[in-house]
Amino acid sequence: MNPIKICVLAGDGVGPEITAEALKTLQSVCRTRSIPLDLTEGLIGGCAIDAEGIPLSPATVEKCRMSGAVLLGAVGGPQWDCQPANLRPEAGLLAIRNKLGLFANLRPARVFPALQNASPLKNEIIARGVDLLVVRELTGGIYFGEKGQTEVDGNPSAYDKMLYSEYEVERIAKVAFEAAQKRRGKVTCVDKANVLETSRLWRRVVDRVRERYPEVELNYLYVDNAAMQLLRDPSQFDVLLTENMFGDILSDESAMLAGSIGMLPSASTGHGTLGLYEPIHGSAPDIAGKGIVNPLATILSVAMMLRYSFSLEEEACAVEQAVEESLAFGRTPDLADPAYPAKSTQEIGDFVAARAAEILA
Ligand SMILES: NC(=O)C1=CN([C@@H]2O[C@H](COP(=O)(O)OP(=O)(O)OC[C@H]3O[C@@H](n4cnc5c(N)ncnc54)[C@H](O)[C@@H]3O)[C@@H](O)[C@H]2O)C=CC1
Ligand SMILES: CC(C)CC(=O)C(=O)O
Ligand SMILES: [Mg+2]
Repeated sequence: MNPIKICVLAGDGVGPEITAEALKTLQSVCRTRSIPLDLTEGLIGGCAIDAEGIPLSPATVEKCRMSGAVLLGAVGGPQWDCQPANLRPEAGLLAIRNKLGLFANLRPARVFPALQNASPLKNEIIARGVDLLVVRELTGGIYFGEKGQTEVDGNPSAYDKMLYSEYEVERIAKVAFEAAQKRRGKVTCVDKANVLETSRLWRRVVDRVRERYPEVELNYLYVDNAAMQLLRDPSQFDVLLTENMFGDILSDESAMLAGSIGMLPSASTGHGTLGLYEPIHGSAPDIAGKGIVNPLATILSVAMMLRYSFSLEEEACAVEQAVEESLAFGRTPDLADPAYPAKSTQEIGDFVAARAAEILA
């Protein structure tokens, strides 16, 4: 079998801790299945600023391009918050997504049965069923528009421009409809079309794309209502299709249906075969270095990598099963429950790596 070639970008804060645990599982799966694994590392974010003066060097981009997939931890931290916009760690993250053409960010949120009581929402709401997929546009919109500081009527001011072209909406809409075909057949497009011109463009394009998928149900929600509906009755959602910033926000909100932001993985893809896999959370500087960060979102991102980049479905399912079983073995503090032992990041990572190998042996 050809080696699977992964570029690891650990990043900042908890990034090195969570990628280390996710790699344990990846290595364990590959060893068990005699899959050659070719790992390379690159710098991104604050650690790249410290080492190279910029958050993303051409060398890191090249390493990613030469790989079959990228595993990313997280970037950012208070020590870099005063940097100019283009020299912040987050600029490195936006740049790698853009340079690799990763316009589609898939963020699934589902509730493992063992976490049925972990959400702060009333159990009866979670019990109705939560299994949704946020399909977030990742390389356009306000995060990528022109930004700057200016003066208006003598007042110091700033602006961020939100721009979308039809082709950007069309390609992400196709991803959402195709995902819905393989799921429960429903797309909810989330926007602010009562106010934003970009949202009205989204609606025109999504309506057009929808004609190719007549069996998929489509509805629209304004983002403020969608944020409320996610807490009122998340069972109504299958695929949530939305622009970059709304998807960023709604996916963090969805994490609390699943019990913790430490549980949500993501996959970013484009037209080619290269994918980038990362947890939806950030670098969590408040808990970095303490051995308490939940590594499961990153491990579940490895499962998505095995499935989408390498078509290793059985291996992906084994990782997901091992993650599920780890919830009975013990929990990091974000999922604290007196019924289960408290475990460190490393203990959870060791358990999942060993259990995934057992399942596959
Ligand atoms: N993809 C990325 O690299 C992202 C980076 N960031 C950056 O991360 C830094 C921190 O941002 P925040 O707004 O605090 O968001 P965050 O997601 O890093 O943390 C939010 C809260 O959730 C907790 N948390 C996050 N992941 C966790 C995990 N796996 N286990 C247990 N608890 C977890 C944190 O301790 C914190 O209390 C900033 O510099 C921000 O720009 C934020 C979001 C995404
Ligand atoms: C840090 C931002 C650039 C991105 C973000 O919050 C995310 O992708 O979840
Ligand atoms: Mg985010």
